[in-house]
Amino acid sequence: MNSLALPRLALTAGEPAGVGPELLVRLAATPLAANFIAITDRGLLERAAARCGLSVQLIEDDGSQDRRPGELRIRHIPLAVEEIPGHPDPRNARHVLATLTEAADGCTSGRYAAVVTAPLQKSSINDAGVAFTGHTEFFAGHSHAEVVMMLASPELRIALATTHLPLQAVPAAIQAASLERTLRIVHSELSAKFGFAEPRIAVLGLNPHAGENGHLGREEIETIFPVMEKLRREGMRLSGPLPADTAFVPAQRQHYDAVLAMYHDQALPVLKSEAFDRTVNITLGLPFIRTSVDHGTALDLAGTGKADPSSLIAAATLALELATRHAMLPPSTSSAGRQAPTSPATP
Ligand SMILES: NC(=O)c1ccc[n+]([C@@H]2O[C@H](COP(=O)([O-])OP(=O)(O)OC[C@H]3O[C@@H](n4cnc5c(N)ncnc54)[C@H](O)[C@@H]3O)[C@@H](O)[C@H]2O)c1
Ligand SMILES: N[C@H](C(=O)O)[C@H](O)COP(=O)(O)O
Repeated sequence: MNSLALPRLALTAGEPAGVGPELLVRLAATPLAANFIAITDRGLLERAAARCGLSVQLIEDDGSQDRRPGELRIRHIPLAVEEIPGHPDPRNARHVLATLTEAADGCTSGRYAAVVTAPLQKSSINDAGVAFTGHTEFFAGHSHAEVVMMLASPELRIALATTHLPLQAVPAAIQAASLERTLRIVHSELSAKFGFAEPRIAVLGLNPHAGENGHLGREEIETIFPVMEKLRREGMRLSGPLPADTAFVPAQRQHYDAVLAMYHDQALPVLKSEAFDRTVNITLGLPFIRTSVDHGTALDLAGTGKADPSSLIAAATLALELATRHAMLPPSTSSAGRQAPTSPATP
């Protein structure tokens, strides 16, 4: 049987009782030219494969780059208790966190070329007594990096100025210094990862109708606009602050390459309603490549084998593209500004 030297992509299964394990097995069955290393519990994957009616040969990862057809490498991290699909058990929270730590450390040390994460149940980790808001914040903290969450379909890229916050905490979190850093990260990563030589970024307002000249809120005038003006003077191509309700109409879309939204639910529903199966979550600003699905644990589908793997396949495809391009760069060369595909790949 032939073996191939391929980029080593770490896969985390996320919430054991969610659809993640089943999606990992389905991803491993695709012909994507990557060497997948599933960081999870061996028995969990075997049971997920059985539920999907798939057979997969799990072999302990030995660090090599070879992949033989039908094989899936595994870095076994044991569950605390066997999963019951649809019913997260906080006793498995430490297992989930251990898989993320192994993935992050492995990417940093070069054991993995990238990590692709399946969805986890944030509430279950909190129920275990660990304050946790998401992968994005976990990897940022673990890497001591300032990051930005972006969700991207082939047609639309949306970055977020704030991530997993209660809505009432959002206005106070929109600060000039952090907004400026966020825009700089988005700008540089649109060049480095998406190939835009001079990215055009539309910035949304926070308030209805972008504050209506200060009559419906003053964050646009006092915080958002001054930051944009500063960065415009440096040459950044920024439009806005735009009213969020009309920023996504076709006439507007042709004027930008990405949108910076002020908070999670301001813009993600647009992407998730029009491209749920094609959208990828990517963490900008990390010292390694991390992509993910655009959906959650789908507890209502867990155990049925019916969950759609499209978003995970898109996430792995993008991670593979970015890892392959990164591997082709000379060690001292930054990837910023190099030409790359103008949109995330789709399976
Ligand atoms: N990357 C991640 O780790 C991630 C992303 C989003 C949400 N979450 C978490 O997931 C949990 C559940 O979130 P939720 O219920 O709001 O959203 P969800 O995405 O899990 O489910 C919303 C709806 O979409 C459907 N759905 C989701 N994924 C699907 C798939 N692959 N195929 C077919 N249908 C699918 C579900 O069945 C459900 O009807 C929460 O704890 C949330 O924080 C995690
Ligand atoms: N905000 C993401 C979404 O709505 O799809 C999701 O909650 C996952 O975030 P992390 O990648 O930070 O876990």
